[in-house]
Amino acid sequence: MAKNKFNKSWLQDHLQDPYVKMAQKEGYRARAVYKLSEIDEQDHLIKAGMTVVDLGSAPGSWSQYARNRLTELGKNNPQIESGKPDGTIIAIDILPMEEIADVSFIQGDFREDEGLQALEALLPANSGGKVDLVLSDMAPNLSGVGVADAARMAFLAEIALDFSLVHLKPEGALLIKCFNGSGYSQIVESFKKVFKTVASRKPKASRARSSEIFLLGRNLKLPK
Ligand SMILES: C[S@@+](CC[C@H](N)C(=O)[O-])C[C@H]1O[C@@H](n2cnc3c(N)ncnc32)[C@H](O)[C@@H]1O
Repeated sequence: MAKNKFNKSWLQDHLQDPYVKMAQKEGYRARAVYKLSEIDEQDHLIKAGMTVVDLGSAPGSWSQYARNRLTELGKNNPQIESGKPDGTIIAIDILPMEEIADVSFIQGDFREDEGLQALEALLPANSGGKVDLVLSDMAPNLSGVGVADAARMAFLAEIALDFSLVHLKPEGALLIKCFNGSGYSQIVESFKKVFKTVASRKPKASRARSSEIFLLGRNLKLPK
C-alpha cells in the first residue's frame, strides 16, 4: 500500500476509535489510559499512599490516571489536602512531557545510568526509597524488523525487571508492556523467577491486531 494511503487509513481509524474520543472527552492525553484503567479495575493496582513509578510516561495518560486515582483515594484521608493525591508519582521518558500537577518528571533515557540515577534520586526517602508499583508502557521505536524490535522490547522489559528487583517493596507489583512473539516466553520465565504471581493481560483498548500484551508480576519472591 502506498505510504500516504496507509497514513490516511491510520488517521481514519484513529479518529473513529471510541477510546480516542473518550480520552479527548475525559481530558486524557492518550487512549493508552484505558489499557491501564481496565487492568487497574481488574487487579486493584493503585492504592492509597503508594509510590508509583511510570516508565516511558509521555505523553502522560498513565501518570494522569495514577494521579486521578490517588487523588480520589486521598478524599478518604483527612491528612491529605483537598485535591491532592494520597501518594507519589515519578515518571521518566526520553521525550518531553507536558507538566502534570503532583507528578515528578525526568526527561531521560531509562537505559542510561544518568536517567536511572535521576529517577532513583527522586524516590521518597520516607519509604526507604522503596516503590509500591512500577508501570512500564515503554516501547522502542519500531524498525519493522520483527526480531530486532522484539529484542529491543525484551531489553526494556529486562531493565524494568532489574529496577523492580532493587526498588520494589516485597508486596509490590510491576506491570509492563511486551510483544507476544519472539522473546515473550523468556520474559514470562524471568518474571516467574522474580514474582510469586504472574499474569498476562490484554485489555480491550489494546488493538486485537497488535501483538501488544501486558505482563503483571506481584509480590517479590524473597531470597531463601
Ligand atoms: C506508548 S508510549 C507511552 C504512553 C504513556 N503510557 C501514556 O499513557 O501517555 C511509550 C513511551 O516510551 C518511551 N520510551 C521508550 N524507550 C524509553 C527509554 N529507554 N527510556 C525512557 N522512555 C522510553 C517513548 O519515548 C514513549 O514516549
